[in-house]
Amino acid sequence: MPDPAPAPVILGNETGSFPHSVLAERHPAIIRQVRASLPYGPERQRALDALLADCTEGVIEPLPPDAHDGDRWAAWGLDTYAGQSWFDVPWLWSESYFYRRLLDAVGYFGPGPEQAIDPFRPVKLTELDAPATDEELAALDGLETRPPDERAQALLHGSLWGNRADLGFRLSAGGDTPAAAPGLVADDSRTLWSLLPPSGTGTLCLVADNAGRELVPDLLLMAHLLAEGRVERAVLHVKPHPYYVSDATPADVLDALRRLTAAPGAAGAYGRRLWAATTDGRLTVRAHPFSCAPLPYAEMPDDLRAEFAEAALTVVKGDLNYRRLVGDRRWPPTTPFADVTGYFPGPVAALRTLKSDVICGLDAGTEAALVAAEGQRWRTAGTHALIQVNAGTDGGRGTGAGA
Ligand SMILES: O=P(O)(O)OC[C@H]1O[C@](O)(CO)[C@@H](O)[C@@H]1O
Repeated sequence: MPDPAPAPVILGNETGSFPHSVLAERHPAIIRQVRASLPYGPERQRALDALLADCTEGVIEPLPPDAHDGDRWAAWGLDTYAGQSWFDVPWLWSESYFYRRLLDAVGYFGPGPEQAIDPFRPVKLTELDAPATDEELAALDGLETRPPDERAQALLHGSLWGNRADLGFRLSAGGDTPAAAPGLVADDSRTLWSLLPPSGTGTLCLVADNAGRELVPDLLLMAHLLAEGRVERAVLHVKPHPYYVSDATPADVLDALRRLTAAPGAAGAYGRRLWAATTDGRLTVRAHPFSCAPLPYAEMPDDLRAEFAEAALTVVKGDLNYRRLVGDRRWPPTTPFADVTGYFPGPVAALRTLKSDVICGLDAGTEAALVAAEGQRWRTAGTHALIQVNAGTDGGRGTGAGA
């Protein structure tokens, strides 16, 4: 694949832009939400005050000298960016470092009583326990009588649109999940299914995004692929620690599995199959440190590269992972997806609802129609979605649904 000339990296310093609003408004709102979620003591409150002042008006401060991951962050660019405004460095980097600092402020890395307490757990659990989750799980009963291909496509779309249920996103979308617009801006699902044939012996890697109502349909999709014999093994990549409010951690996977196994009907059966797959090793959970890195996947370390290289397919979920997959840059929207993901070591699919400016792989007509209807709002509104696949070869690419 030809490497496209790199487009400018997205920064957060343009007043009125979406990235600027995340740094200037969403991050303070997240600090308020964290304060309201758990009764942090005076020391933690002071640390949160300091972070609030720092991330809105100050400069990027280094980590404490004894930080367990100081070397890692130095390698990830902290030495370069310390002392600069949060708004003037790559937006992806700035956002990621915000969550690292937030965890410090609430004592997550300890020692102390708050060690390993997820500041976002209350909101994650509220969502997982919501009646809407019951309704989604009950809908599985109706799917059981459908032909396997139809069920597969429904579960794929469940996983895709589950990405709307992102708690950080809803914070600034006014509290409601945005309504879905019908149709996808790109749909390579036919290619995706061609990489997961019914008698598959390979491994699926699924790079998860959010916990709760996104992770549940991700798990259902994996359960289906394992049960139908499209893959022999599945590896679920989650974040090693709380991140971007609702991103899934290993603890969230256990919560989701318990939620599923406790459900009535088909959902409970899916849960029990997943439980069995976990205990016999067909489904494993990984929490690689790079999953919380402030960097694009093009810079992934060798061990992770080797894992993805061996997979029959790596499915990358959500908006943030998309930004990391294609690079958080101002690509012309028609830049081919295969070109910007040509570095990826194996077949890769993105399932994403559009919640930030970056986009590639659109055909010119689709872009023109979106702009004519909405200006640039379609990029960030969370109402459009895509399925893009780089099969790793020029052959076998296709468009349209069909499991
Ligand atoms: O949960 P998702 O789909 O990764 O979306 C989170 C999104 O929230 C934002 O970080 C803004 O805070 C988006 O830019 C980001 O990509």
